[in-house]
Amino acid sequence: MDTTRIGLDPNAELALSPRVRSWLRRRSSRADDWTAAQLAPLKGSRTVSVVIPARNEEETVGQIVRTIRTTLVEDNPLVDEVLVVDSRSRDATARVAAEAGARVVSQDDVLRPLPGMHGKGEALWKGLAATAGDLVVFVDGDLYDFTAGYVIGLLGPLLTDPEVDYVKGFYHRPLVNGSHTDADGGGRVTELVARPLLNMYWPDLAGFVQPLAGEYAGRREVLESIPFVTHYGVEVGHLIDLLRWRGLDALAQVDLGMRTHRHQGTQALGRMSGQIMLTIMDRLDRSGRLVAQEAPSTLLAQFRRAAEGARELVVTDLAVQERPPLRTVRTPAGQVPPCT
Ligand SMILES: O=c1ccn([C@@H]2O[C@H](COP(=O)(O)OP(=O)(O)O)[C@@H](O)[C@H]2O)c(=O)[nH]1
Ligand SMILES: O=C(O)[C@@H](COP(=O)(O)O)O[C@H]1O[C@H](CO)[C@@H](O)[C@H](O)[C@H]1O
Repeated sequence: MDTTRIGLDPNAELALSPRVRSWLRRRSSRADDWTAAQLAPLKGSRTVSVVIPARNEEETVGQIVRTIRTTLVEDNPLVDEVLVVDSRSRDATARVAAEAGARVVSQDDVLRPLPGMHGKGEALWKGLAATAGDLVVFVDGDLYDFTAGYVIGLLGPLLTDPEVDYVKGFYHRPLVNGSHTDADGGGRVTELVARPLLNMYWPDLAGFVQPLAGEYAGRREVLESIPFVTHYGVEVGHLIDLLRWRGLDALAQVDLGMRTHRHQGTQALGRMSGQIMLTIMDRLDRSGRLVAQEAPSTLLAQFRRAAEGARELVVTDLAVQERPPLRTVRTPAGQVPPCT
């Protein structure tokens, strides 16, 4: 990739270590560095699964599935299975996804003997469990301008470089609010919470343009060997755990162009931020870098406008749990041990 597209100003030398600057040059690429026709033959005997976590995404999930099936299953055999994980939707997500050609599972039906956990991280872990591809691509179900290039770009490094285990997408992220668009206003939790904390405590990850990107891919044997934090801690948990276990050079990023998606409101992002902070503090604690007399509270008090200008106190328990590496759950026969 021409990393001059990531212009490094002179101060970059201060914020980015030589290791990260070198990584940026060697491990950043662009989706159009490859085509599906070029990558399909490189699969060999390997298979590819796309997992789409979807909670109430009836508006967008169908187009995403159709795009993948048409371009990457029918026209080019790059993708072998498309799974939508219905994450307790209350709309027609499951029907829309199935009509578009996806296999659909309900998050709570996968690995049923296990008690259910919650949120996006749970949906992704269950999607990993319910698929078989040697390479797994995760794509959010709320994207408005998804293209097959997202999947092609994420698979490029995995199919051409055996040293790469995990690839994150990056993109320009406009914040679309009705008729107003802020060209780079998206990724609010990334810019306000994740990026500052990752720069402080894991500077080796400072080169990731979109550390919370919801589009990423990895090798199954690696994905089944790392925990999946539930709710919205999953992405930041992956990056921190993979950096520690596989090292920076096993990670890569691909420019996917532009990403617009359904935005959540500020208070929802406040809860997401809390889950990401709890995940980061947990990783700091595990590495002995956070000496806390007591565990942080997981309760978040927020104040919501109520009738007649009053305010309503809303308390949410942000506690995240964690699914263990999938390979530790399955017996050699591939079964799930009875719930102990
Ligand atoms: O409990 C959940 C929460 C989210 N999602 C899905 O995960 C993706 C990203 O979630 P969301 O859009 O809420 O996050 P954002 O993109 O706003 O950060 C979307 O496809 C959601 O439908 C899910 O499957 N289960
Ligand atoms: O990057 C972000 O700040 C958040 C919110 O994005 P917006 O401010 O709504 O564009 O979105 C991401 O974060 C989530 C938590 O990691 C991921 O699960 C989402 O896929 C990703 O869109």
